[in-house]
Amino acid sequence: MRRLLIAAGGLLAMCWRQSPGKTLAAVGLMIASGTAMPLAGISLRQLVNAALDGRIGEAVLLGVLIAVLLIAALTCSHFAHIAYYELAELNMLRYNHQLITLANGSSSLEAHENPEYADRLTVLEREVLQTRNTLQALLATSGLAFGMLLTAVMLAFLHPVLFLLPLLAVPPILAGRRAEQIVDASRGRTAEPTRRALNLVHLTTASATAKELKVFQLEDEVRRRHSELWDLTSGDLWRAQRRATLLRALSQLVFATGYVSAVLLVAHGAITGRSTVGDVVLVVVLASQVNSQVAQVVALVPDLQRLSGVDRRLRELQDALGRPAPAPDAGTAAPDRLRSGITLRGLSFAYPGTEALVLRDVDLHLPAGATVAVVGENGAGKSSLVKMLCGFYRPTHGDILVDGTPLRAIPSKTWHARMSAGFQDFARYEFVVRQTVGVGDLPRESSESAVVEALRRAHAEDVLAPLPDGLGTQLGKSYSDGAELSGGQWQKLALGRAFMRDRPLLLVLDEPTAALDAEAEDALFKRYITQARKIAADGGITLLVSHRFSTISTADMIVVVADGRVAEAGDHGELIRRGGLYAELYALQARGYR
Ligand SMILES: Nc1ncnc2c1ncn2[C@@H]1O[C@H](COP(=O)(O)OP(=O)(O)OP(=O)(O)O)[C@@H](O)[C@H]1O
Repeated sequence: MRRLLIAAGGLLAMCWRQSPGKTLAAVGLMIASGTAMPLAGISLRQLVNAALDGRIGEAVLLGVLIAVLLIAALTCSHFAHIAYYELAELNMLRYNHQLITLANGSSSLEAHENPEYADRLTVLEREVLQTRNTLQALLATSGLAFGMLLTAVMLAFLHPVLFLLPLLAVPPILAGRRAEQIVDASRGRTAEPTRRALNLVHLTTASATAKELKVFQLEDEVRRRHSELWDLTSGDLWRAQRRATLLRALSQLVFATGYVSAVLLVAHGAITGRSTVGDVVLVVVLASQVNSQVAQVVALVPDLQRLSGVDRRLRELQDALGRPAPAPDAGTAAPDRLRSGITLRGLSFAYPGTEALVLRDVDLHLPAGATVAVVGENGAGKSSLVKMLCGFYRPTHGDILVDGTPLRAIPSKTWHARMSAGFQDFARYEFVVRQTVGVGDLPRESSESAVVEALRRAHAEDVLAPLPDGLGTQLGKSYSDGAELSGGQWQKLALGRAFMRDRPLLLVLDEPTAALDAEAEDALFKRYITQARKIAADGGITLLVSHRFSTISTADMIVVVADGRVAEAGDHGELIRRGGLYAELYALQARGYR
């Protein structure tokens, strides 16, 4: 209950910050709407008594008053709707911003790579969409609370014991809350299978995966697995809904008993001459109003409950993701240029929540100005090494030193601003081409010359040629006039993005050529080397992860990763002479290409 009140208070405060005038208008109109019906009830009592006593003029005036009150009861909530609709939209925008900040606010990749967080984000995303209804519920409840108070006071005037009638509203409210908790717990339990089921649907609708589904004839298999997951989810939700409905029905029965007793009590008073006919009419009207007020509150409880659910989940996620990243100006500044290089000292790493070390006792010095290639078999730990160098995760043991300064002392934002990267799983920003590439260096996002130069460095000028409006061409399927690119073309633009920054201390290219053909990769690598030499003037390091040994043989340093360890490091000549793992794998690939 405390949590609910805090969440409700927080929502009203949020509304007030958005617009005090609209908040006042919405609350005022809802209170007017909630109190109009009980006032109409008491006017009806007076009208009946006046009519029975022959006071016709008074009865007519009361009739007009009742009509006005009924119109107010019917229309005030509609006018309130106009005021709170805009507030609800603004609040939803704010919740969504909180969600985006939470998902991306941490410098770590943990939120994105941990399935538990992914589940919580999925539930929150869905719940945030419902927050529009929660504001309506909150305002309606405040109006109803005033109406119920007024009704209770009037009932007490008729007979003191009737003051307790609204108390019978408590069991349905408590039962409503419990019922919603039952359904909420089921939603939490089924979040993972729901996400998996939705992923399966996405598999069938995404054009990239549709090809495989057809060739491997997986449609039936996907349908079967989807049905299995859906049965699991809907079975659990259905059982929870059934328990919740039973609980609600039983609690309504308690109230119905109280209602009938109240009417009988006042009717008996009228027969014995202690009450008037108007009193009987009033108790019938008020008691039925209590009934409808209770029913409305009970119906609103799930929406209110949802509000505290969103609030709670946002807080839980905030706690789970730890404290926000330090302000960019806190901590140690990144060096302006690298003099010695980046050193990994006794570095071991296990992903959060796991025990197994995916990197073990890594001791490595990446000299300033070097082009470093990282090779190794699938699952060897290359991408994990890259994630550590990008500062996405902290080492479990050991340290990364940037010119002697521990990377952990440099705020992530500062470090990210001084590096650049192209990843195998690159983003497809559906903007105009200039922005899709330009966001690699936001301050120069709209500089055509900077974008053209970045595309040249990435050997990606050819992507522009067929595009109708060149750099101004809108990309992506989300737009009716958006140009669709091939996987390789998207990757080239991602590479252009990676080359936007002029003087990065570290340029990471994690399998940036996976979607390109061997010839394009070879040509690209030569450009990388030229580009790397320019970066090297400031001591910048270019780190390239690749599977193709032929393309990396000209790198200044080759690091061979095997089973989470650095198996060998040196230049191509040295490693071949040593006749170790590199020489073996190089010979193997060379034979394959012959
Ligand atoms: N987010 C994660 N959580 C837990 N374990 C992970 C995560 N990402 C990778 N791993 C594990 O870390 C190990 C190394 O994976 P990594 O992606 O670094 O290898 P890789 O050399 O880049 O492989 P590939 O060449 O296939 O891309 C693997 O055993 C993998 O299962």
